Amino acid sequence: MAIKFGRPIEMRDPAPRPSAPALDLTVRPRRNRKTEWARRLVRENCVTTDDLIWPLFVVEGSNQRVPIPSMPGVERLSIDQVVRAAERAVRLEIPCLALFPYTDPTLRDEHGTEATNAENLVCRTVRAIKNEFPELGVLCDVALDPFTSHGHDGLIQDGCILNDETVAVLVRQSLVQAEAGCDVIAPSDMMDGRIGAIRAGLDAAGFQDVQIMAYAAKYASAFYGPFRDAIGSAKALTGDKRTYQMDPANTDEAIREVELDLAEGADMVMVKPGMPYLDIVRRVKETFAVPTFAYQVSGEYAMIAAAANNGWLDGERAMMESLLGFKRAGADGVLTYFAPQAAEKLKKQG
Ligand SMILES: NCc1[nH]cc(CCC(=O)O)c1CC(=O)O
Ligand SMILES: [Mg+2]
Repeated sequence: MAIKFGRPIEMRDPAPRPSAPALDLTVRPRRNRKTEWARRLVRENCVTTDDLIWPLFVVEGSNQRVPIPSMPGVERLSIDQVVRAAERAVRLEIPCLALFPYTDPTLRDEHGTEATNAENLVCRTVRAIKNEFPELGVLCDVALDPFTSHGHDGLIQDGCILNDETVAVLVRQSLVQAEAGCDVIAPSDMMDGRIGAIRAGLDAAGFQDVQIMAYAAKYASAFYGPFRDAIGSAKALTGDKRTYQMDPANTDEAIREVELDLAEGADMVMVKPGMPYLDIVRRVKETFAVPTFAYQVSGEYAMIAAAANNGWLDGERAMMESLLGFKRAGADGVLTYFAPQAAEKLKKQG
């Protein structure tokens, strides 16, 4: 029996047993928890490396690893370092990476023009990964926020985020990413109708096999804060995203959003954030029985990492317990910044 924290209480030196009348219990649930082998035998859920998608932040340059203060342990990587991370993912058997660019501020404009540049940082990163590790899955986020001077996911006019005009740009962004070799297009923008438009655009260009993972139920959340630091949109962002991301108070609306994205051709759907929205994960999985993912977002990572760094939590156990929570809620997989640490731990356990 592996005992990590000293001898179990049951095995300590016998102390005089306090006396009490025996309860007349037929059912004693503790019997199944008595030993490690029995706990293993009755265990209902597990996390495996197959469940993990590893999000990475990319920055221009070479040999760059730039720490992100609000995400302790996470760095922005230049392309050569992303390729090293890809190598680590392959070694750990993590199925898929997700890429997010830190766009040089001089390349950001009101229209997010750089998003559709076939030579942008994300497209060059996809080619570099695919060149060395063609068997590793690569997912690209589709939205304009890393590329706009105002930090919003879409085009703005008179303070309004334009829906249909934004969708036209997102289709072109998806096409340059697919051309670069991206396997999974993951629209995170929450414009209406973008899944159908992107599916049609991909198909017309011969990319029938490129998958779409829709950020279908994405909430206007405070937990994205550290991510916005990481991609450099936090300072730029004017206002909030509540006219396109969902109200955290809603759950029926999530079902309608997922239904639409599936009807428009999504192969997989995602709920985001993760831990505060496990009820949504469960409802989506039970309602649609399709591949359902959760995003354990930057703020969720930051909470656990910061508490662990302060010695307030056992970081490894909190990490694994949080990932298990997603599986228990019905998720098929999790986008998580813990992916490499979790995969290392799972590999050690064998
Ligand atoms: N559309 C961009 C996008 N894609 C993923 C995240 C958040 C991921 C995280 O917090 O880890 C965001 C932030 C936002 O919508 O503002
Ligand atoms: Mg929608």
